[in-house]
Amino acid sequence: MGLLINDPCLMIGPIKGLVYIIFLSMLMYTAIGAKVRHLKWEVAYMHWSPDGAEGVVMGINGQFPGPTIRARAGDILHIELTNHLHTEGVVIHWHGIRQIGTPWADGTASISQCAINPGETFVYRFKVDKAGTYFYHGHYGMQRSAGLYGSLIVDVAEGEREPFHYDGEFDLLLSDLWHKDSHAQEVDLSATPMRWIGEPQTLLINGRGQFNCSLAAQFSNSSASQCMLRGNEQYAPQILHVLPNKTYRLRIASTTALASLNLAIGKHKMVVVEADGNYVEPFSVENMDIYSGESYSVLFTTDQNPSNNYWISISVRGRQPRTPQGLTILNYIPTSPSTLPNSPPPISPQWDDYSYSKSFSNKIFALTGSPKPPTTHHRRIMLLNTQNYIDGATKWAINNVSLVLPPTPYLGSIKYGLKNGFDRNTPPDHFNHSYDVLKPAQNQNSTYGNGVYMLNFNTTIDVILQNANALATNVSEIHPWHLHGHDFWVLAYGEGKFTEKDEEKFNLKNPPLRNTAVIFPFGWTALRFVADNPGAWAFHCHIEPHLHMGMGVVFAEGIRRIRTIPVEAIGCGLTGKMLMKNNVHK
Ligand SMILES: O=C1O[C@H]([C@@H](O)CO)C(O)=C1O
Repeated sequence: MGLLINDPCLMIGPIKGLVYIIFLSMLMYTAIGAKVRHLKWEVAYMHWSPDGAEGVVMGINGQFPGPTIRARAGDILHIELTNHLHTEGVVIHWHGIRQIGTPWADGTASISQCAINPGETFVYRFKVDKAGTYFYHGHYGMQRSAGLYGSLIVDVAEGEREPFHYDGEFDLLLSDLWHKDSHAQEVDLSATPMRWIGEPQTLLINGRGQFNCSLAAQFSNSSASQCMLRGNEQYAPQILHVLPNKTYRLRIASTTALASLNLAIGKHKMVVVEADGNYVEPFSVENMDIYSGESYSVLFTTDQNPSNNYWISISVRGRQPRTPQGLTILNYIPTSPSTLPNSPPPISPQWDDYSYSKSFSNKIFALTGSPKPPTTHHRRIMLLNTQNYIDGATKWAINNVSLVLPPTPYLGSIKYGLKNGFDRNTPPDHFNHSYDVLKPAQNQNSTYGNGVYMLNFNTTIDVILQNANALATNVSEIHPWHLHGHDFWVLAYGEGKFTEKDEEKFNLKNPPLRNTAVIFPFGWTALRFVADNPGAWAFHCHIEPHLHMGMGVVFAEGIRRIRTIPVEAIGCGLTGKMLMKNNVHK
């Protein structure tokens, strides 16, 4: 097994005597509390009714969403993933896990590994070194839209405590569902002219939503009929049962393909305490925005009338909503769980009230005592996000390069110096100063590229994500950008075009550490991170159709420091050929 090459157990073979004993005792010491958790997963398409209309989803071990992983900080996850899709490769990305020392386990097809072929098994083995709320999802084509996702919860290490108290907790994994299958969506998005996928049919909470009926029909003036559910249907909501006068933690993660969401619990306030696996200075809200790729923990107290139940709702933000609210029920024990709340579901802020969204993002600060950013940067990369045409097809481009992925994973091409692995025209660090971000581009054409930025190891990188007008006049969209392999500090959000003077607005005192940050329409977002994790890391818009249309780049750093890449990860494309040749010559 290639992965075992990197296992310390094999490396101690020649070590004898005292050194061996010291090593063993170190191993035992680190093993206290920390575990290797072995999981065997099979990915397959299956019939399912996430919203009452039967379709096909990607399931894991017959479950949709996939099984929730629960581990402790410091544990090793050892996941044997077998591809039971009939004719399609697969990979899984562990979203928010930095993969320190295991860049081949990041689960990004063409970037960190080859897609796993039908019938093959790949072992993902990596450490979950930081407590927090995470999730996992497919990272090949539009497999997230196909339903390949699940929750990944990392508790604090044995003997450690969270900086807040709660009596119980629930996971809410949020997603969106289309009735058109993901392959048809890919074809539509790549067509000339492009056919946009439109808004989702249904919002799902833990893989459950309602399309043909509504839980809150009696409160709405739509024609939807009241759902008559026994509770065992695949689309029946997962009800949250709580006791009065307790504090609960909600772990919320959004793996939507498109939708930005607003979440509320009727009549209850929420205190935000964690964002993307990092503690934040607690703050209280009535509802919160959550973008694709983000995760949060909130605390709420069951201090309302216990003879009622309450709504938990999610609604579309940032795009004109054409999808009904997603709903589930907070059930106060001993009230019957089938008692519907006696008032309507929470009303979401107006979809385009961006000042409301900004005020939420601007309330997020790192908890006192969190790591602070370096005060200066070595390199600043300005990334202009534009919507463009290439040969008549609509694309997204970054500094006028629309990302296409090569058949050989970058990690292997760079490690083995394979010149033809991808195009080496590094995209520019800047865009034209005179570009007017408030208007449609004068030249709307763009070009394809492999989008790799080579970063010097251990340097501090600033990224300024610059939003712009899309192809249509007066349109600029929200884009949540997700970085693999690192957390970054979110230094500032701003309006219009970033200028050097905006640096004065950077928060270097207590910026939040995150792995996903949004750019607001016609605005910019400033991020800082240290390129200290050897690997090839995707950095992209987490809206899946936008990534499919080219909205991403790759950051590569310190790859020469990686001792061995497991052969299973790179047995395709040019690295596959290289490995074959090496074998033949032996
Ligand atoms: O990428 C996108 O394309 C459409 C629209 O801009 C063109 O149809 C849309 O809403 C997107 O987010």
